[in-house]
Amino acid sequence: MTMAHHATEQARTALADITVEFARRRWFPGTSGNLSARVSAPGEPLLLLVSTSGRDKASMTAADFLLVDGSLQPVEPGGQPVVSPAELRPSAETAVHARIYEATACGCVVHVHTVWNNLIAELFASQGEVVLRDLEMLKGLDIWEEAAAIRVPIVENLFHLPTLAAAVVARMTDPRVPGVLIRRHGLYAWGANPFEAKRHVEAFEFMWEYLCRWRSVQQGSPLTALVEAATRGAS
Ligand SMILES: CSC[C@@H](O)[C@@H](O)C(=O)COP(=O)(O)O
Ligand SMILES: [Zn+2]
Repeated sequence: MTMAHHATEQARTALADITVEFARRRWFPGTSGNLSARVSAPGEPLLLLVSTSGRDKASMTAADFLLVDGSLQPVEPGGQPVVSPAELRPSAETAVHARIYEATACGCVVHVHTVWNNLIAELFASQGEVVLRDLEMLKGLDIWEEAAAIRVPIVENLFHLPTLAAAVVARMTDPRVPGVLIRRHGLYAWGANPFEAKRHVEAFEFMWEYLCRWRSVQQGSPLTALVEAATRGAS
Protein backbone atom coordinates (compact mmCIF):
# COMPACT_ATOMS: atom_id res chain seq x y z
CA MET A 1 0.00 0.00 0.00
CA THR A 2 1.42 3.43 -0.98
CA MET A 3 1.55 6.35 1.49
CA ALA A 4 -1.12 8.21 -0.52
CA HIS A 5 -3.41 5.17 -0.53
CA HIS A 6 -2.92 4.74 3.21
CA ALA A 7 -3.79 8.42 3.85
CA THR A 8 -6.91 8.09 1.69
CA GLU A 9 -8.08 5.01 3.59
CA GLN A 10 -7.47 6.79 6.91
CA ALA A 11 -9.52 9.77 5.71
CA ARG A 12 -12.35 7.44 4.63
CA THR A 13 -12.52 5.88 8.07
CA ALA A 14 -12.37 9.26 9.83
CA LEU A 15 -15.19 10.65 7.66
CA ALA A 16 -17.34 7.56 8.17
CA ASP A 17 -16.85 7.78 11.95
CA ILE A 18 -17.93 11.44 12.01
CA THR A 19 -20.91 10.66 9.77
CA VAL A 20 -22.30 7.97 12.02
CA GLU A 21 -21.64 9.99 15.20
CA PHE A 22 -23.31 13.15 13.85
CA ALA A 23 -26.23 11.10 12.50
CA ARG A 24 -26.67 9.71 16.02
CA ARG A 25 -26.96 13.34 17.21
CA ARG A 26 -29.60 13.99 14.49
CA TRP A 27 -27.35 16.46 12.69
CA PHE A 28 -27.99 14.79 9.29
CA PRO A 29 -31.81 14.51 9.22
CA GLY A 30 -33.57 13.25 6.11
CA THR A 31 -30.30 12.35 4.30
CA SER A 32 -29.16 15.99 4.56
CA GLY A 33 -25.55 17.07 5.01
CA ASN A 34 -22.31 15.99 3.42
CA LEU A 35 -18.62 15.58 4.24
CA SER A 36 -15.33 15.59 2.41
CA ALA A 37 -11.59 15.38 2.93
CA ARG A 38 -8.83 16.63 0.66
CA VAL A 39 -6.51 13.78 -0.27
CA SER A 40 -4.18 15.82 -2.50
CA ALA A 41 -1.69 18.26 -1.02
CA PRO A 42 -2.65 21.98 -1.07
CA GLY A 43 -1.33 23.42 -4.31
CA GLU A 44 -1.66 20.11 -6.19
CA PRO A 45 -4.66 19.40 -8.45
CA LEU A 46 -7.70 18.89 -6.21
CA LEU A 47 -8.58 15.33 -5.26
CA LEU A 48 -11.35 14.86 -2.70
CA LEU A 49 -13.09 12.09 -0.88
CA VAL A 50 -16.75 13.12 -0.71
CA SER A 51 -19.90 11.51 0.66
CA THR A 52 -22.28 9.90 -1.82
CA SER A 53 -25.51 11.77 -2.45
CA GLY A 54 -28.88 11.08 -0.87
CA ARG A 55 -27.81 8.38 1.58
CA ASP A 56 -29.10 7.78 5.09
CA LYS A 57 -26.05 8.99 7.01
CA ALA A 58 -26.75 6.67 9.95
CA SER A 59 -25.77 3.64 7.89
CA MET A 60 -22.89 5.08 5.88
CA THR A 61 -19.54 3.33 5.89
CA ALA A 62 -16.06 4.11 4.61
CA ALA A 63 -17.09 2.63 1.23
CA ASP A 64 -19.70 5.39 0.80
CA PHE A 65 -17.10 8.09 0.06
CA LEU A 66 -16.06 8.69 -3.54
CA LEU A 67 -12.86 10.11 -4.95
CA VAL A 68 -13.58 13.13 -7.14
CA ASP A 69 -11.25 15.45 -9.00
CA GLY A 70 -11.33 19.21 -9.46
CA SER A 71 -13.95 18.89 -12.21
CA LEU A 72 -16.18 17.24 -9.54
CA GLN A 73 -16.20 13.95 -11.45
CA PRO A 74 -15.61 10.58 -9.75
CA VAL A 75 -12.14 9.16 -10.42
CA GLU A 76 -10.33 5.92 -9.69
CA PRO A 77 -7.45 6.03 -7.16
CA GLY A 78 -5.07 6.32 -10.12
CA GLY A 79 -6.92 9.40 -11.37
CA GLN A 80 -8.80 7.74 -14.27
CA PRO A 81 -12.48 8.69 -14.68
CA VAL A 82 -15.07 6.15 -13.48
CA VAL A 83 -18.61 5.65 -14.59
CA SER A 84 -20.45 5.59 -11.25
CA PRO A 85 -23.60 3.62 -10.79
CA ALA A 86 -26.56 5.94 -10.10
CA GLU A 87 -26.55 5.14 -6.38
CA LEU A 88 -22.94 6.26 -6.14
CA ARG A 89 -23.22 9.88 -7.17
CA PRO A 90 -21.02 12.35 -5.29
CA SER A 91 -22.85 14.84 -3.05
CA ALA A 92 -24.91 17.40 -4.95
CA GLU A 93 -23.03 20.03 -2.93
CA THR A 94 -19.53 18.90 -3.95
CA ALA A 95 -19.11 22.26 -5.72
CA VAL A 96 -19.34 24.07 -2.38
CA HIS A 97 -16.70 21.79 -0.86
CA ALA A 98 -14.38 22.23 -3.84
CA ARG A 99 -14.59 26.03 -3.66
CA ILE A 100 -13.84 25.99 0.08
CA TYR A 101 -10.70 23.89 -0.55
CA GLU A 102 -9.65 26.29 -3.29
CA ALA A 103 -10.08 29.25 -0.92
CA THR A 104 -8.34 27.75 2.15
CA ALA A 105 -5.61 25.26 3.03
CA CYS A 106 -8.13 23.15 4.94
CA GLY A 107 -8.21 19.36 4.77
CA CYS A 108 -11.81 18.55 5.69
CA VAL A 109 -15.25 20.15 5.18
CA VAL A 110 -18.44 19.12 7.00
CA HIS A 111 -21.96 20.36 6.26
CA VAL A 112 -24.85 19.82 8.70
CA HIS A 113 -28.51 20.80 8.70
CA THR A 114 -29.66 21.39 12.28
CA VAL A 115 -32.62 23.21 13.77
CA TRP A 116 -30.24 25.46 15.75
CA ASN A 117 -28.16 26.50 12.74
CA ASN A 118 -31.35 27.21 10.76
CA LEU A 119 -32.79 29.23 13.65
CA ILE A 120 -29.68 31.31 14.29
CA ALA A 121 -29.29 32.13 10.59
CA GLU A 122 -32.92 33.23 10.45
CA LEU A 123 -32.62 35.34 13.62
CA PHE A 124 -29.59 37.24 12.26
CA ALA A 125 -30.42 37.14 8.54
CA SER A 126 -31.04 40.88 8.33
CA GLN A 127 -27.52 41.57 9.70
CA GLY A 128 -25.97 39.06 7.28
CA GLU A 129 -23.74 37.66 10.05
CA VAL A 130 -23.72 36.32 13.58
CA VAL A 131 -21.22 37.92 15.96
CA LEU A 132 -19.72 35.47 18.45
CA ARG A 133 -18.04 37.02 21.48
CA ASP A 134 -17.46 36.40 25.20
CA LEU A 135 -17.92 32.67 24.83
CA GLU A 136 -15.37 30.18 26.12
CA MET A 137 -16.42 27.86 23.30
CA LEU A 138 -14.68 30.19 20.80
CA LYS A 139 -11.55 28.31 21.84
CA GLY A 140 -13.12 25.28 20.15
CA LEU A 141 -12.60 27.28 16.93
CA ASP A 142 -8.95 27.92 17.89
CA ILE A 143 -9.73 31.56 18.75
CA TRP A 144 -7.58 32.13 21.81
CA GLU A 145 -7.30 35.95 22.14
CA GLU A 146 -8.85 37.59 25.17
CA ALA A 147 -12.21 39.30 24.45
CA ALA A 148 -12.16 37.89 20.92
CA ALA A 149 -15.11 38.48 18.63
CA ILE A 150 -15.69 36.91 15.24
CA ARG A 151 -18.32 37.42 12.57
CA VAL A 152 -19.79 34.29 11.00
CA PRO A 153 -21.26 35.12 7.59
CA ILE A 154 -24.84 34.21 6.63
CA VAL A 155 -25.48 33.75 2.92
CA GLU A 156 -28.85 33.31 1.27
CA ASN A 157 -29.68 29.82 0.07
CA LEU A 158 -29.43 29.53 -3.71
CA PHE A 159 -30.72 26.68 -5.82
CA HIS A 160 -27.88 26.84 -8.36
CA LEU A 161 -25.01 25.19 -6.50
CA PRO A 162 -22.04 26.75 -8.37
CA THR A 163 -23.58 30.17 -7.59
CA LEU A 164 -24.12 29.17 -3.96
CA ALA A 165 -20.51 27.98 -3.78
CA ALA A 166 -19.29 31.33 -5.14
CA ALA A 167 -21.50 33.21 -2.64
CA VAL A 168 -20.05 31.17 0.23
CA VAL A 169 -16.40 31.81 -0.65
CA ALA A 170 -17.08 35.49 -1.37
CA ARG A 171 -18.00 35.88 2.32
CA MET A 172 -14.96 33.97 3.63
CA THR A 173 -12.96 37.09 4.35
CA ASP A 174 -11.65 36.35 7.88
CA PRO A 175 -9.28 33.35 7.92
CA ARG A 176 -9.94 32.88 11.66
CA VAL A 177 -13.58 31.95 10.96
CA PRO A 178 -13.89 28.29 9.87
CA GLY A 179 -17.55 28.35 8.91
CA VAL A 180 -20.39 29.94 6.95
CA LEU A 181 -24.13 29.71 7.60
CA ILE A 182 -26.56 29.29 4.73
CA ARG A 183 -29.99 30.71 5.57
CA ARG A 184 -32.81 28.17 5.90
CA HIS A 185 -30.30 25.48 4.94
CA GLY A 186 -27.34 24.72 7.21
CA LEU A 187 -23.74 25.22 8.26
CA TYR A 188 -20.52 24.60 6.35
CA ALA A 189 -17.50 24.26 8.64
CA TRP A 190 -13.96 23.16 7.90
CA GLY A 191 -10.64 22.38 9.53
CA ALA A 192 -7.13 21.18 8.82
CA ASN A 193 -8.26 17.55 9.20
CA PRO A 194 -11.39 15.55 10.11
CA PHE A 195 -10.74 15.85 13.86
CA GLU A 196 -10.52 19.64 13.64
CA ALA A 197 -13.51 20.03 11.31
CA LYS A 198 -15.59 17.93 13.72
CA ARG A 199 -14.51 20.08 16.65
CA HIS A 200 -15.43 23.23 14.75
CA VAL A 201 -18.92 21.92 13.91
CA GLU A 202 -19.44 20.96 17.55
CA ALA A 203 -18.26 24.35 18.82
CA PHE A 204 -20.50 26.21 16.35
CA GLU A 205 -23.53 24.08 17.12
CA PHE A 206 -23.03 24.57 20.87
CA MET A 207 -22.94 28.36 20.35
CA TRP A 208 -25.98 28.41 18.03
CA GLU A 209 -28.04 26.46 20.54
CA TYR A 210 -26.85 28.58 23.47
CA LEU A 211 -27.58 31.88 21.71
CA CYS A 212 -31.04 30.77 20.56
CA ARG A 213 -31.96 29.46 24.01
CA TRP A 214 -30.55 32.54 25.75
CA ARG A 215 -32.55 34.87 23.52
CA SER A 216 -35.64 32.79 24.14
CA VAL A 217 -35.14 32.92 27.93
CA GLN A 218 -34.49 36.70 27.82
CA GLN A 219 -37.65 37.35 25.86
CA GLY A 220 -39.82 35.46 28.31
CA SER A 221 -40.84 32.91 25.73
CA PRO A 222 -42.70 29.70 26.53
CA LEU A 223 -39.28 28.18 27.24
CA THR A 224 -38.91 30.60 30.19
CA ALA A 225 -42.40 29.73 31.36
CA LEU A 226 -41.47 26.05 31.29
CA VAL A 227 -38.28 26.71 33.27
CA GLU A 228 -40.25 28.76 35.83
CA ALA A 229 -42.91 26.08 36.14
CA ALA A 230 -40.22 23.42 36.63
CA THR A 231 -38.50 25.59 39.27
CA ARG A 232 -41.79 26.15 41.14
CA GLY A 233 -42.48 22.42 41.04
CA ALA A 234 -39.05 21.68 42.49
CA SER A 235 -39.34 24.16 45.40
C1 LIG B 1 -32.75 16.82 2.74
S1 LIG B 1 -31.57 16.65 1.47
C2 LIG B 1 -30.87 18.23 1.30
C3 LIG B 1 -29.92 18.28 0.13
O1 LIG B 1 -30.55 18.97 -0.91
C4 LIG B 1 -28.64 18.98 0.48
O2 LIG B 1 -28.87 20.25 1.03
C5 LIG B 1 -27.77 18.18 1.37
O3 LIG B 1 -27.26 18.66 2.36
C6 LIG B 1 -27.47 16.77 1.05
O4 LIG B 1 -27.19 16.57 -0.31
P1 LIG B 1 -26.33 15.29 -0.78
O5 LIG B 1 -26.41 15.33 -2.27
O6 LIG B 1 -26.98 14.07 -0.17
O7 LIG B 1 -24.96 15.50 -0.23
ZN1 LIG C 1 -27.31 20.87 2.47
